Amino acid sequence: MDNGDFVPDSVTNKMVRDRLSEADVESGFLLDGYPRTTAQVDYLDEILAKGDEKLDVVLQLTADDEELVHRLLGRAKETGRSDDNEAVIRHRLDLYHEQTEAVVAKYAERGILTQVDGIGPIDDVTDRVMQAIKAAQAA
Ligand SMILES: Nc1ncnc2c1ncn2[C@@H]1O[C@H](COP(=O)(O)OP(=O)(O)O)[C@@H](O)[C@H]1O
Repeated sequence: MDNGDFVPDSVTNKMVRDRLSEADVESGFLLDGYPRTTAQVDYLDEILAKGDEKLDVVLQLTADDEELVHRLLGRAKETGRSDDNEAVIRHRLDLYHEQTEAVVAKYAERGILTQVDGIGPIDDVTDRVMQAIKAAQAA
């Protein structure tokens, strides 16, 4: 994790499977940062199919790479997270382009992807996210 690589799917998948089996999930759930690989998409599909459930919406928060590097270097100053140094941040962005863009494409093909502009003040981005969720619920 410290060098920015993904944790093995076996680890992440088990964490998500266990969490999704808890009782509070019956009223709904939000996954942040999962799935990030197409293998994880397939695994999540299986979990959801077993529970006769489906995803209502997939939100993609968009921001260009240089903005993200800038933000994460800022976060490093505040939290001292060991994976928030420039080399590791750029590696995480490379992995995003190599592996997670394909995840986004899959959900776009299924017609459940909504893109949300992630540039701007936190309150504005939050409003956009809430609107996107409401629009998905109304659909
Ligand atoms: N879905 C996933 N699959 C594999 N590894 C993951 C996944 N989500 C998070 N990780 C691991 O945890 C690290 C931190 O992830 P996360 O906290 O979501 O980053 P950020 O806060 O920058 O969005 C990732 O760099 C990766 O090593």
